[in-house]
Formats: sequence, C-alpha cells, structure tokens
Amino acid sequence: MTDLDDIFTARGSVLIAGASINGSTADIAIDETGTIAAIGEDARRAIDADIVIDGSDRLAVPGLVNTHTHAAMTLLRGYADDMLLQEWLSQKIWPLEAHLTGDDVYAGTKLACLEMIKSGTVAFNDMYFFMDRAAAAVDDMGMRATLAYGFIDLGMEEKREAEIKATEALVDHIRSLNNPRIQAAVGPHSVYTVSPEGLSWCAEYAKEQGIGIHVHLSETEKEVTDCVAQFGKRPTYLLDEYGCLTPRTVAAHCCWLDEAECRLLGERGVSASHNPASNMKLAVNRAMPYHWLKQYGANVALGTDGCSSNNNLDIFEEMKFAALLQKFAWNSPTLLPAGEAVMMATAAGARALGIGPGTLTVGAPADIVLLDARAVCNTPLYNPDSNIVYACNGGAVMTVLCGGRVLMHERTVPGEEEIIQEAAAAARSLIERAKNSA
Ligand SMILES: N[C@@H](CCSC[C@H]1O[C@@H](n2cnc3c(=O)[nH]cnc32)[C@H](O)[C@@H]1O)C(=O)O
Ligand SMILES: [Zn+2]
Repeated sequence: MTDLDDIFTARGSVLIAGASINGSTADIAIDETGTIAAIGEDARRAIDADIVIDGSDRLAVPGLVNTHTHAAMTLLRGYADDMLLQEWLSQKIWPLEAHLTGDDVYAGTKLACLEMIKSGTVAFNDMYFFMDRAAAAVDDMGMRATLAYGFIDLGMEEKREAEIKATEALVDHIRSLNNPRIQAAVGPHSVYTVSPEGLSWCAEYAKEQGIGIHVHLSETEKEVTDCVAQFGKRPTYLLDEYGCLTPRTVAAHCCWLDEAECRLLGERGVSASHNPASNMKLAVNRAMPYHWLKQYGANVALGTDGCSSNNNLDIFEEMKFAALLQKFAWNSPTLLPAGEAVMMATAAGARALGIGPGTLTVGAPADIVLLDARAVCNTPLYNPDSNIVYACNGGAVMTVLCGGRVLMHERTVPGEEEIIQEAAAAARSLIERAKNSA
C-alpha cells in the first residue's frame, strides 16, 4: 500500500484493492488518464499501479455531485437564519455580500471544496460572483466544477451591460485556464431578478458558446404569483419563451411547478436540482413535485444551495432529506426509495453537468468515494443504498478520488487547517468591514 504522503503527490495509475462494489468484492484499476480501466479480475493485469489503496472494509460508490451551490457562502454560514426568503436576501444577505471581495470568494470557495471533499462530493455547480477566484480555489483543490456568474439586472439596462461583461469575462477566463475539470455556464439568477432582455441574452450567449445555463426556478409561491401578475405566465413558460430551457440547463429548486410545467421541463430535457434542506429551512412550503418530473423524463438531481440556507454542503444529508421530504409532502412512503436517492446524487448529477455517466464502470472518469464499511452507520449492512441514504452522513467517507487523483485519504485532506483558518479570518474581516460602513 502507498504511504499517506505519497498518495497525494504521486501521479499515475491507481489500484484500489479489494473494495466492496454493489455487494461483491473487486479491484478497481485506474489508468494514467484518470479513467476506470478495469474492474474485477482483469484489474491487476490492466495497469502497473503507481499507487495502491487498500479497499478492504470499504464500500466504493461513485463520487457525489452537488448541482446547486453558492460555494463562497460558507463565509455566511450561520450569519442569518430563521427568516423569510425575500427578507433574508434583501435585508441580510445582499447587504453583506456587497462587501465581499475576490479574496473572500477564494477563501470561502476553498472552505466549501474542503467541506464537499470531506463528505464525498467530487463535482459541483456553482453560481456566485468573483468566479475567477472560485475557479482558482477549485483548481487548487482538484475538484470538478461548473461555474456561473450570477447574472442579476433588476430590469436596469446599465446593470445588464455590466452583467453581460462579467459573464463574458468569466467564460473567457475559464476557457483560458484549459482545465478539463472546470467548465463555465451562464447564470441568469431567476425570473424575479433578471429582465426578459437579460434572460434572452443569457440563452443566446449560452447557445453561441456551447455551454450550460444555471438558474433558480419557482422556489417560492410569491415568485410564481408575481411572475403571473407581471408577465401573464408562470416562470417555466417565461424561461422557455426566452430560450432558457435546454438539455444543458440546471434549474434549481423547482418547487412550485404544476404538472404541465413538469411536462415541459421533461420535453426540454432540463435537469432539476432538488434542494430539500434549503427549501425546508426557508419554508418555501411546497416540495418539488418529484413524481411528475420523473414521469415526464426530467433529469432530477440534488443540491445543497448555499451555506446560509442549509447550513452545510453534505450531499448525504441531502439524499436523506430528499427521500423523507418527498414521502412526507406527497403522502407516499414508496416515493423516492433509497436507490433512487443515490442515483440522483451520482448519475443524475453527472448527467446534469455533462461529466460522464456517474457510475463505477469501465471507461468512466475515476470519480470514486470509499466509505467505511465498518462504521456504526454501516452496521449491519443489509442494503448499502439504505445505509448510505438513511443512516450515514458524509462522516463515513474515508477516501475521495476525482479523475483518478486522490483528494482525501483516510479522512486527511492536504492543507485543511490552513483552509479553515483563512476562511475564518476572511469571515471575521467581512463582518468587520460591513459593521464599519453601516
Ligand atoms: N451579480 C449578482 C450576484 C449574484 S450571485 C447569486 C446570488 O444568489 C443568492 N442566493 C443564495 N441562495 C439563494 C436562494 O435560495 N434563492 C435565491 N437567491 C439565492 C446569493 O446570495 C447571491 O446573491 C450581484 O451583483 O449581486
Ligand atoms: Zn440558490
């Protein structure tokens, strides 16, 4: 077995020896390109391993995907809780965000990456500002991410011009990084913060650049009633009218949808990001109609939302909240069984971001998580999906690989103390600056 220090610095092929995959024990071979080359009997012959990881007492599962975050909001964790969404945003969050700097976003995004890696997430879909600094954090941490500048014009032409420039600058910057793990998306925030002109620019630009769209959709009832009052149609139709619903669109929340809207999202091939913890915390008072979205073929994945409305980035918790909320809200104990919750966090998430199948199969990117099979939450282990969704949280994650690179091993992530200290210092100074200007 390779030593802990060498595991993080060595590059090349990786053998995970004797891990449990879907109930049977198998070796996993990962080649130098970070792709799963073989699983099972062929694995030892497939590569001449540079790194060997002991997989005994480990459950191997695909890396988890978080399809809706505002990563740097880790700095606002616990800053304002227990409020109405509109008041929370306009009275607390937006005034504090006005003082955020690029350095803050770098420190906050690094803390978010650390938190995600520690809970088994390898890829995330982020919408925020100073996204060039978020990209630097993702690059340093070795994760995958799709990064969008949160486009908000509030119906003002001058602001729209600025948001267009910021969006174009981010897309150019990400292209210049030439990092295969980092991609750009266009991020029209929502129908209540972006004008029709803004929405249609975002859709055109995404199409022209061949990139995805990341948008909030029908989070609250007020969003829907205001949209109907202003535009005479529900938010889904407004987004569709301006071209924002595509197979590369991730729509976060999707709570207040009727059946016809779910059918349209399915027809357009949209991915819906379910964020049950945030939705319950902000009391949006309606659970995403998962049954309709599933029936009409929308791709339903999971997200945490930002750390100010969750307040963590643990997708294990999100799997459990999703499975429980759906059952409770729609009065159906058979709705969203454990196996489907795992699929939402893995295969559906990977499809939403276009990063491979999100499965442990030959030819797939080696995005692999090893869980402690001997942990209390995994004892007994009748059905791994059940333990993963209902009993475990991210604390059961021992090792994380992204594209064949080891990001965490035996729960150690290189540099974690500094990341925590720097984020804590950034948060302190942010609050200080906001206080001094008030
Ligand atoms: N260009 C914008 C930045 C937008 S970033 C995305 C925004 O989404 C906000 N946000 C976070 N969580 C939610 C949510 O649940 N609903 C709506 N907006 C949210 C977040 O605080 C941030 O302001 C500007 O100049 O203000
Ligand atoms: Zn959000």
